[in-house]
Amino acid sequence: MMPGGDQEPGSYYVGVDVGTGSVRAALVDQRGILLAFADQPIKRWEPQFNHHEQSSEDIWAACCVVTKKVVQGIDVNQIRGLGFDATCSLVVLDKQFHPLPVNHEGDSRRNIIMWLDHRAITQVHRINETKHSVLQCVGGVMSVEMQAPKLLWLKENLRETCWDKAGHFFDLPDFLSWKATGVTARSLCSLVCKWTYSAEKGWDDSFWKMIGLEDFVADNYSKIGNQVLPPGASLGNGLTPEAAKDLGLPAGIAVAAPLIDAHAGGLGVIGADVRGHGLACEGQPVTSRLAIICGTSSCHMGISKDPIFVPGVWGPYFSAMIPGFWLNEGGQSVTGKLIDHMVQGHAAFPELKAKAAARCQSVYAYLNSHLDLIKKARPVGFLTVDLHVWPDFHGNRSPLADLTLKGMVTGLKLSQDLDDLAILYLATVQAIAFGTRLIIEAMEAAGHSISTLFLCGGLSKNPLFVQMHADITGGNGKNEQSWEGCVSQT
Ligand SMILES: Nc1ncnc2c1ncn2[C@@H]1O[C@H](COP(=O)(O)OP(=O)(O)O)[C@@H](O)[C@H]1O
Ligand SMILES: O=C(CO)[C@H](O)[C@H](O)COP(=O)(O)O
Repeated sequence: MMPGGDQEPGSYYVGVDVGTGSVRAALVDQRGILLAFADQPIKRWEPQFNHHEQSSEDIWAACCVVTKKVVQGIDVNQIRGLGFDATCSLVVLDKQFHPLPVNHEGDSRRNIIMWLDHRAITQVHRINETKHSVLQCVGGVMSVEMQAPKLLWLKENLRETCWDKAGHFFDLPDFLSWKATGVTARSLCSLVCKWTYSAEKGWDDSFWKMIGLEDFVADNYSKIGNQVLPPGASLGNGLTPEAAKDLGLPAGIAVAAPLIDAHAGGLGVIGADVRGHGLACEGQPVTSRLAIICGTSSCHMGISKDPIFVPGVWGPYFSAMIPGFWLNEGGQSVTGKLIDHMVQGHAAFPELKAKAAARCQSVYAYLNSHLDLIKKARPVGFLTVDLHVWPDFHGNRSPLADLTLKGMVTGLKLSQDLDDLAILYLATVQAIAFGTRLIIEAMEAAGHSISTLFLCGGLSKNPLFVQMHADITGGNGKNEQSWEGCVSQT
């Protein structure tokens, strides 16, 4: 936990961010100044290939740990509000709100199908074959990472142990706000972006009937949400006494309707005050900015005044992130996870770990300085002229929207020393940056006009990742001089 500066007594706000690997809390004052930060890892299970599960009780317990840490030493009666964001994973509870197993083993601790779970491949193919009009708002092709295919998988595979007993299917952000307030209303952000809900027309009965989930229509969508609130709206009577006890806060504190994690990151950086930094976007509309939230995955959030349909890019989603604006969301399903995978799986990783530990550095800081050594006088990018990575190890989310794609490395040699590891790491980072460039090109071809990238999330702590994004997206020959990379670390 980082102690805060010498703030005057005033109002405090607590934000809780649930990522794929950990839960983070921040305490800020009324000016948005960060006073304290804490994080806590969360459990993940991978019972079989492409099945990824978590526990809603474990995640709630982690939310409580980090919240208690950030409010230590302050007058909790001065806390004016609490908000959650989280990954867009699917939480399943029974009619009494108890966890239900989403697995064949019947382990009810594991009641979350994570966002990156690809178990529902046959289901999503069938959904896409319907060519239903709701698919126009997800780039033309529904992703296996969205909720409809996962729900259909549960109905077809765990009928008795899960589907028939289920009373509530929540997106993880909405689960957290329910847990805090007892209010089952869903956020417009999660329903529009992951559940095919339209901000203007509501649910489309014909879609759910066509894909075989007519059950939801019959009970007026009570299990997936029939009360929808804009992100930030105040929920019910605020924090319940039970949740207040869990979190170490007074009951009644206002709790905001939540956001998906990428959308919270997008909201946080896209409106940044950039005056005085000489950036290309100074004086330009916010629609010229692209937020890239890069952690386990990368999400590319661009906004527009009018709807823009970008093939292979999710959206346009109205008011799902910034009120009154349409959102397009491009994405790469594994970026931080891919870099970790490549580095940790290399034969020289034990040597890297030992050398980085001896210098009290992260393995990435060590690799970056090692690349600086071996590049000699040449720009670092030239180290990979004959080594190339195709980064779609977990399919391609955007703009190819093809979950069957796989990863590839060309240019391998027999040596497996630290130099090879460093160069493979560089080629992976470059491949991810080229993926971002493809997404930007697709968005621009459809009508977006983007001049500045704003990066946040764990990967933005890596200067090489940021530099490669600036170099590779800036070199597209169109507006080479005006591209900028901005970093906001979260
Ligand atoms: N200090 C660091 N230097 C370089 N990369 C980092 C650093 N810390 C985290 N990362 C990268 O960021 C990723 C995790 O980002 P994070 O935002 O914490 O993820 P999530 O929100 O999905 O839990 C890791 O997979 C790792 O590759
Ligand atoms: O689909 C997404 C947002 O719409 C994200 O990829 C998902 O929520 C996971 O985020 P993170 O990589 O930050 O853990």
